[in-house]
Amino acid sequence: MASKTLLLKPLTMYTSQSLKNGVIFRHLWIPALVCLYLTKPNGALSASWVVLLIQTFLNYAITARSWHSAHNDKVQADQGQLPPQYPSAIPYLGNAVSFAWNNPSFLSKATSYNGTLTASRISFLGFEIFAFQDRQTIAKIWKQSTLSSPISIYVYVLKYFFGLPDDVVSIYRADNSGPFHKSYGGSNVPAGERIDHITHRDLLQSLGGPGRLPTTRRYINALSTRLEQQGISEDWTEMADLSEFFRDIVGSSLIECVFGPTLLRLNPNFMKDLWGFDASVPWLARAVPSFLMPSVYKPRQNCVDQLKRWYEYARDHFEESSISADGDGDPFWGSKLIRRRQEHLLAVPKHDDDALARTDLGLAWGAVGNTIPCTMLSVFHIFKDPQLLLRVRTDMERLRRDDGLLEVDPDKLNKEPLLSSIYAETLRLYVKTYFMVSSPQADVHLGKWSLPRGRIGLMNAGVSHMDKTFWNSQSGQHPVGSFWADRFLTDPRDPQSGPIAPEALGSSGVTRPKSHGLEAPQGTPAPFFSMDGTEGSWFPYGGGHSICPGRVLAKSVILFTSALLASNYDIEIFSDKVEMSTWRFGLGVGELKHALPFRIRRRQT
Ligand code: HEM
Repeated sequence: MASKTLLLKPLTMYTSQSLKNGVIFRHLWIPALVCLYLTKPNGALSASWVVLLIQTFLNYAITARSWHSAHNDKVQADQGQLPPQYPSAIPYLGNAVSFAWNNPSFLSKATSYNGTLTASRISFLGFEIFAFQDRQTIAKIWKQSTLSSPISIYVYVLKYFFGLPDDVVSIYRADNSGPFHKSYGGSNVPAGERIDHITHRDLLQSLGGPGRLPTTRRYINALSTRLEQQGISEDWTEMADLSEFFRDIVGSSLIECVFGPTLLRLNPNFMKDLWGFDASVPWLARAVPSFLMPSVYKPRQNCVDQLKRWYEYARDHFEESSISADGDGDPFWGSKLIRRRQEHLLAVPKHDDDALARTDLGLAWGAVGNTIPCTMLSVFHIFKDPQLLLRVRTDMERLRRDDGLLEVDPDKLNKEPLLSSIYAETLRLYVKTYFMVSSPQADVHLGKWSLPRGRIGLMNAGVSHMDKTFWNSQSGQHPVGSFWADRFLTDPRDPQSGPIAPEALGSSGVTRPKSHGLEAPQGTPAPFFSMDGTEGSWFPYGGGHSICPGRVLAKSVILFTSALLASNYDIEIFSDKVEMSTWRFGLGVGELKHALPFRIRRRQT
C-alpha cells in the first residue's frame, strides 16, 4: 500500500501540476499532427500549419496566464518559490529570438511587472536561466556563501575570451573547493590545485590589502609624469578623440602601476593590442570561431606573445634588491601581485608561461576595460557643466592647500563627497554588466524566490541601475537615464535629497543614508556621500565574495584623474552628448558610437 502511494503520488502531482501549468495543453500539437499524418486528408500540409499556428497562440496564452497569475497571487516574502516562467510561444526555442535580437530591452521587460523589478525564468534552446532583478533578492544573493565562487563563469571566460587550453581549463572546472581559506565541505581538491582560492588570495591581498596604497601611489606618479610628457602648454592643443587620449595616457598609467614600466618599454604596442583585444571581446563572448574571423583573435595572440617576452626579460633581470622601499613595487615585475602570480600560479599543474600570460591578459583587461571609459565619462560630465567644474575645482583647491594634489592621501581623496557622487553616478549610468551565479551542491533559498542546485542565476547591473521606482530623480527633474552629479549626496536639511527616491524609503527596510560622522568639520550638516541602502540596486562591481577586487583602486584612479585634470587643465569637448551602442551590453561599459574631439590647455596659475 505504502509503495503504491509512493508510486502514485509523484504521478498525480505531476499530472495536476502539469494541468495547472498548462504543460499538457502546450503539447497538443503532437497528437494533432500524428492524426493528420495517419489519416492524410486533402490539404494536410496547410492543416499542419494551422495546427502549429493555433498551438503557438495557445502556448503564449498559457504561459502569459501563469506569468500574470504568479505575480498577482499573494506570495509570502519568504516563500522561496521558483520564479515564474516568462511567456514564450514556441517550445524549446523559448525566448531565444527576443533574447538575442534586443537583449537590453528584452531583459528589462522579462524582469519587471507593473513597473516593479522582479524575477523570472527565461527559457531558450532547452535551457532555463533564472533572472533575478528585484533588489531584495540581489542583496540576499551577495550574502550567500554557496554562491561565492565565480568558477562556473570563469571556465567560460577563460576558455572563450582568453583562449586557455582545455587541459588548463579542466583544473578550474574540477575545483569545487571554493574561494575561501577552508575548502567547501565534500570537496577533496588537493591544496595545490585550489585555483579559485590561490588566485583570489593574491588578488585580495594586493589590490584590496597592503598592496593597494603603493599601487595607487605608482598610478599617481605614472599619470602625472605621462601628462607632463605630453607637453601641453597654455595654448590650446586640439585632439581627435577624448576616448583615445584616455586609453593611451590613463590606460598606460594604470597598466604600469600593476605590471611595471618594463612590460610597456619592451612592447610599445601592448596598449594598442590590449584595446584591440577589448574590441574583440563581444565576438569572443559569442564564441565566433577563428577560421571565420581570424582578425578577432590577432590582438589576443599579440598580447600573449608580448607578455611571454616580458616574463623572460624580467626573470633575467629581477633581483630581490630591485624591490622598492614600500616592499611592493619593482621596475621589472612591477608589483608584488605579479611576483606572487609568477610563483603561485606556475606551481599549479598544467600552468606554463602561455597559460599564465592568458590569465595575466585577463588581469590587464579587468584593470582597464571599465576603469578607463568610466574615468573618461566622469571627466566628460565635469567639463561639460561649468558649475560642476567650478565646484570640483573649489574642493580641490581646499585639498591642495592642505596636502598638495600629488601628495594627497588616496583614502582621503576617496572620501571627497562631490567627486565620490560623480564617480558613483557615472558607474550607475554606464556600467551594464551581467553577473551569473550557481550553487553546485544545494538549492539556495533567497527569500521570496529560490535558485535550484546547479541552475544558473543571472543579474544585470544596467537593469537595476535604471530602476525608476528606486532611484531618486527629484520628482522627475533628473531622470534615471540622465547624469546628475548630486544624486548620491544626502543633504541632512533636504528630505528630498539622497540616492533613494523618497517613495522607496521605508519599503522593505530601506532607510535614508546616514552620515557616519561625515558632516563638515565645523559641525554644519553639509551634504555627505553615502551608498547606504543601495546594495541590491547599485552593483557595477558585482557583490559578495566574488566582488571586483580592484574596486578601491578603480575609485582612486577615477577620482585622482578627474581631480588632476580639473585642477590643472582646461578641456573643451566639441560634442554635447555621449551615445553608447548596445553591442557590448552585459560586458561592462558600452562602446561609444562616435569620437569626442576636444581641445586642451594647461591652466594659467
Ligand atoms: C570601474 C572599474 C571596474 C569595474 C566596473 C569592474 C568590475 C568588475 C566586475 C563586475 C568583476 C566580476 C565580479 C564577479 O565575478 O562577480 C570584476 C572582476 C575583476 N576585476 Fe574589476 N572592475 C573595475 C576595475 C578593476 C581594476 C582597476 C582592477 C585591477 C587592477 C580590476 C581587477 C579585477 C579582477 C582581477 C577581477 C577578477 C576577480 C576574480 O578573479 O574573480 N578591476 N571587475
